[in-house]
Amino acid sequence: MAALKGVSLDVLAGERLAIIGESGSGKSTLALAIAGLLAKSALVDGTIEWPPGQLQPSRFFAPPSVLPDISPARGEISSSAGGFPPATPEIGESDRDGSISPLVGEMSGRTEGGAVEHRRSNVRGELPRLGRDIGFVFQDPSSSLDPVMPIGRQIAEVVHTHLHLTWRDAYAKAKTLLERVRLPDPEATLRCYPHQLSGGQKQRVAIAAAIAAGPKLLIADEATSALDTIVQAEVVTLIRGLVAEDGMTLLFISHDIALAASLADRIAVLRHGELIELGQTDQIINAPRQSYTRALLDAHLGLDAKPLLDRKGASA
Ligand SMILES: Nc1ncnc2c1ncn2[C@@H]1O[C@H](COP(=O)(O)OP(=O)(O)OP(=O)(O)O)[C@@H](O)[C@H]1O
Repeated sequence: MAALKGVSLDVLAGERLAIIGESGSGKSTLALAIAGLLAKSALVDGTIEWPPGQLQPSRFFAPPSVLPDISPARGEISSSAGGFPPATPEIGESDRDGSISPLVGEMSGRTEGGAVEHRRSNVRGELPRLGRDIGFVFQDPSSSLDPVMPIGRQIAEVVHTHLHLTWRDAYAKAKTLLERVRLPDPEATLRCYPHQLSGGQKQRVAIAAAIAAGPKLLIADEATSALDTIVQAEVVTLIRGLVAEDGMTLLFISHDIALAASLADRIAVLRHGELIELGQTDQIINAPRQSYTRALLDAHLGLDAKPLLDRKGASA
């Protein structure tokens, strides 16, 4: 069964786009597909068109410490009517015509050494690279941070790998990043292990690692869902600030329509793997075209009307 069916999205540079939908609607699958993080067994059919000349030079391997262990057992994502061509060039290999970048076929899986190797079939031109062009923040920072590696090393690794700085400079940048995500005592935090931090602090570390190499696109997949309400608001504020400061584009995945509305310029609504509505946040909230979107709004209003009613203030 396909988890996503014919989903097509344009995301403007610098835009904050939220993707919402009920559990199982395909939000995470879409985010993982864009990031090239679906397991090898997933069938992925589609294209990513990235602005020409905007991909950054990088090595082929993302550092292991900031990526999740994706189960290789993940099933079929989409059935491709045309089947897949046999060629499986490494990511970054250009093909003959150098046209847009179809993202077709096998994606990525964790290798024995812990690094994530990207292999996609039918690659044409260059694809955005996770860690360098795309930063990814997961719901549970504990699953993306290495429990036995100091925080500083985990962030410095991203910088060293993608920006090719010396370890000394990479650690200096890691400290600056910990300051940017407003962790108290960044110098000491560099030496901390994840278990020594709170959930909110760990998520700040994960965000620091995600933006360490200066990606153009930041994907936050339910990045605040595991946090309590106050910490959630702080992390949303942090993400909004970082995205604005660095001129990043944000894909904010959430089941919470109010949270999405507080952050996004536009909202896309997924249902059963299909994109059923996409519009400006005001339009989606005040005049949804689909009854499903209205039902999401009503369900939220039934729980707590205040955040939605405060939306305009919150999104300032
Ligand atoms: N590892 C997997 N193997 C097979 N099918 C999967 C796997 N993970 C998710 N799916 C299926 O893909 C569909 C979309 O799941 P996905 O996790 O993308 O939804 P979601 O909207 O992100 O939900 P949630 O908010 O609960 O995370 C669901 O039908 C789900 O059962």
